[in-house]
Amino acid sequence: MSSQISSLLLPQQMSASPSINGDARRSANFPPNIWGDYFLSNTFQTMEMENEVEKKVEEMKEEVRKMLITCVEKPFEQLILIDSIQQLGLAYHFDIEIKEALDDVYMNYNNLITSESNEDIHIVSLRFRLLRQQRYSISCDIFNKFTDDEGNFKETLTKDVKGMLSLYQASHMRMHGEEILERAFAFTTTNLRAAINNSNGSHEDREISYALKWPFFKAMPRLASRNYISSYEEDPLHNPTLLCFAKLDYNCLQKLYQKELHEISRWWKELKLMEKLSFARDRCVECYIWALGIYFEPEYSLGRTIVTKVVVLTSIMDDIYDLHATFEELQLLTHAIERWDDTCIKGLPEYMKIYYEALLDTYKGIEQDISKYDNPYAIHYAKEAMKRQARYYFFEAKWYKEEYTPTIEEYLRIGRVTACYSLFSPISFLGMGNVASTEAFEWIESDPKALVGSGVIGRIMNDIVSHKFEQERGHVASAVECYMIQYNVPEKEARQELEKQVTNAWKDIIEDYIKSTENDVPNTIFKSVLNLARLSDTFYKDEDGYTCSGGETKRMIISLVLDPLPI
Ligand SMILES: CC(C)=CCC/C(C)=C/COP(=O)(O)OP(=O)(O)O
Repeated sequence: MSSQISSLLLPQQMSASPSINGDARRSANFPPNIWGDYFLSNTFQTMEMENEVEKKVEEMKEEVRKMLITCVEKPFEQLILIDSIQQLGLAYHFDIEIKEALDDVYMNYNNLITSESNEDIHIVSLRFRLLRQQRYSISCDIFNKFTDDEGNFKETLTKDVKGMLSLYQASHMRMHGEEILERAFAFTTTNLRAAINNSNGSHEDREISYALKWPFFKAMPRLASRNYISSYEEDPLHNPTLLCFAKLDYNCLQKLYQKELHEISRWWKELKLMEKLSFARDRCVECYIWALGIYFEPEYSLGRTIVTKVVVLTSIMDDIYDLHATFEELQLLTHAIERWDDTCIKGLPEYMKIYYEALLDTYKGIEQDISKYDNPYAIHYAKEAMKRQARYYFFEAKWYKEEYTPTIEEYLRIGRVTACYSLFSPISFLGMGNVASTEAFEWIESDPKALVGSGVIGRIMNDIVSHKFEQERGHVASAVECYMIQYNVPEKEARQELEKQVTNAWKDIIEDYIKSTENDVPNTIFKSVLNLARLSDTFYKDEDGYTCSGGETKRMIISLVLDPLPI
């Protein structure tokens, strides 16, 4: 890591100004933007790949394609190869080949359940996970053969640590009512923790530690790939072509992200919003990471730019509603956003004029950027989503003004929307080209279980890590306060119960993922909703990594976009 980068790793502090409800302006003294003009540097302006590297990447891609086709005769090797390709972050190059291979595996799946085969827990779990990841509807009964008469997993399995890790990863694909996977999760978590307690620091131990924190299906894809590439390198059985390809591909994408960040940073600087709205969080780079978390593939470059712009503007909007504006001013702004009309500007206070104008102008720019696609209605859905966001923010502001503490159910109906995913999902469709059909927008507008689930996860995880500070500065009751007051329980118990709701929300997402087929909702469309849930786990696991972005979040950004993998 360069010293320029490491000097950015400074601790941050945040202090709240005491506040009262009503019309007093509050203040949060948010930590400042830590990136400054960093990405405006000309070093990030271009992304030239040397011809030689380009040629090598193409050759390796062909070699891996051949490996995928030729290993059909060796079913175990084929599954392991597909898993490695996916975990190394290379699967987007081989969507068709992987789908064809897994179609065949699925066709034979029921025969395997009834057969007397003595496959080990690793291979059974791996096959199960790969099929569910690919959205096949398969039963979990195959795991029955690893349990004793009481239905508990056999103790002998604990000797096979690789198998345990594989079963653990599979258990994260569980849906409601799948008791055996519930037991698999408890059994493997306990035993894997024990295994690393007696650890010798090997790459397997590091892989287990990482998986216990971020299981593959629930992790932010690029971060998981970066971690897996390093761990794969230390595996003496690794395939050198795959490893080299993964590293080059990772580094090439980093160059693309740097260029995108350069351009977005320029847009942000020229907009000059922070000069007038200094009460708000200034988080352009972190907002870009949300966009990158939704989709990382090169074809979504425009999508990432659009998402970043809308996330940045939503972040400011959140601070206007939650912090700076008086209630009367919020009535004006909510009304103006509902009307979406330049003529509304004149009725707004000065600082809101600046915001409102930037919002409308940014949407005009986005409309132009996506005019090359086939869906003339897309921008309409995007505007409606932003109007809803404002209405729901206003709802929370009203609760705050009235000092009203809703029940947890009432709160989550609003809070899961203000968690932003009902906005960011349709926004992410805008830059996806023709796959983002009117049907896709209508699907997301129908509030599918997956969207509700990811909103609940975002809201609860965010509230658990940020409610103390937010309450100090003055904020609508969070999920934690709502739960504590409704059930008259201490904070710890409220947190535990809310964490159970997060686990259940994941099951809802997985059920929706498996039950809606690729024909109903294309993978790429569904994945953007799924990735938003994964982002909550990334940003809100131990702290509010969006607001306080100087620690873990900064390290994450460095490894995602700045630090190349050594070749
Ligand atoms: C998910 C992202 C990156 C959204 C854009 C910015 C934003 C509103 C962050 C959440 O802030 P918060 O923690 O203050 O939210 P709330 O006020 O809703 O709790």
